[in-house]
Amino acid sequence: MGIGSEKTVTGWAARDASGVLSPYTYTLRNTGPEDVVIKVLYCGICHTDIHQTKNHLGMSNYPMVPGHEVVGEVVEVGSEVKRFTVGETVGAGCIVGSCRECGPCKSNIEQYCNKRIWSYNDVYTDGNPTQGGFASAMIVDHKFVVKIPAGLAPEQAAPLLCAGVTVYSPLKHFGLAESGLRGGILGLGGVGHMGVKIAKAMGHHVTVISSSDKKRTEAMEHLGADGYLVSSDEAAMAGALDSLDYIIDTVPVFHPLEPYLSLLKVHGKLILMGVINQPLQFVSPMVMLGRKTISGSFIGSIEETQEMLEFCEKRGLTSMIEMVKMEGVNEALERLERNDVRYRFVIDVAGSQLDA
Ligand SMILES: NC(=O)C1=CN([C@@H]2O[C@H](COP(=O)(O)OP(=O)(O)OC[C@H]3O[C@@H](n4cnc5c(N)ncnc54)[C@H](OP(=O)(O)O)[C@@H]3O)[C@@H](O)[C@H]2O)C=CC1
Ligand SMILES: O=C/C=C/c1ccc(O)c(O)c1
Ligand SMILES: [Zn+2]
Ligand SMILES: [Zn+2]
Repeated sequence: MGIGSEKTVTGWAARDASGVLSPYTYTLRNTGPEDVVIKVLYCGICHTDIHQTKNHLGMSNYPMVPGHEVVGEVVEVGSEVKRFTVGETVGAGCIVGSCRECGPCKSNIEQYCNKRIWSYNDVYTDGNPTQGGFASAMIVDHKFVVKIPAGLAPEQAAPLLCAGVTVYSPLKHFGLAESGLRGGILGLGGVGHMGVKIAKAMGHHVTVISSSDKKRTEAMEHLGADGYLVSSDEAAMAGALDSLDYIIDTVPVFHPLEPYLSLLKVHGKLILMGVINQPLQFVSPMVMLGRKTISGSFIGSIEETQEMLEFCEKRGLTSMIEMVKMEGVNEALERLERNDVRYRFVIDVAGSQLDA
């Protein structure tokens, strides 16, 4: 892939809502003055990749190359790009564009821009479909590229670009970053395990709330959780009423909210992360009689992503990953959907035979 030439890349794309990926060759736009051309090294597999490739939200366009936890090497920069240099290790997440003029954009929370452009399954300003990081290369506007700190292994950094910032951002935004708080992490998966790590690093007492007992030992001994609740264990849940300042809810499917609202203290916050395309429900006294808050949160800003990466480097936080080659990506997606990963699959893209 020469400098300035048309860039033909190979990714693995879903062709339909079966979500099965296969090799797909396409071209990237010519390098614009503000573009960074990234040779992809690693890409995390987020549960959102399943939602999108399987059209769970009814907005999927095919062929779709997923992947928004991207770490790679800069191979070319546009004429206006000063912050990045060839050879540098960089990252890209869920968003690759925004309007730069609206309130959220001017407030540096561009992820909430109504004209945001998604890394994949969207249309770029040049009219072409955006494709993600399950591919040999990406081209991204430098404003949506972050530096990977030298102290973070690239493969470890990949899940931080979505899972990491997705928990870091709401903890900071909702005033939940100070030490001594009692937090709950509902669903111990890719986002959830980074929630435990980051909340512990902020000095919180952290309780994992899980759908089974299977992850108890790892949660307590490897991730450093202080407590572990199985959501179906009514006695244990009853023993934890009114005990948590917040819960980060990462469950990716429809689920009741009231058992978790009951765990919150007065003024507690339930922060919804899961991408669920069915209405959730609760009776209003469940929030009134404790002045509790139910909120959502969406990834984090580029500024927060860079801040989070440096937070993780400084505190030696890593993600717990299982590395796979692209040839095994469909099996990995199936295992992820079966809740059979500890805790994030990361594709060794540069080490894969993409044309398999
Ligand atoms: N809002 C945002 O910005 C973001 C949203 N997301 C969304 O958050 C959700 C989680 O993403 P991710 O962490 O990658 O997903 P994972 O699949 O890695 O983790 C989800 C966890 O939820 C629990 N879970 C899974 N299925 C069920 C079920 N049927 N009932 C109850 N609990 C279940 C499991 O934890 P356990 O075994 O402990 O029960 C599982 O590990 C997804 O919907 C994803 O799309 C992801 C990133 C950003
Ligand atoms: O995993 C990152 C993206 C999450 C997401 C949140 C909300 C939404 O509507 C999506 O399509 C994706
Ligand atoms: Zn994600
Ligand atoms: Zn905007």
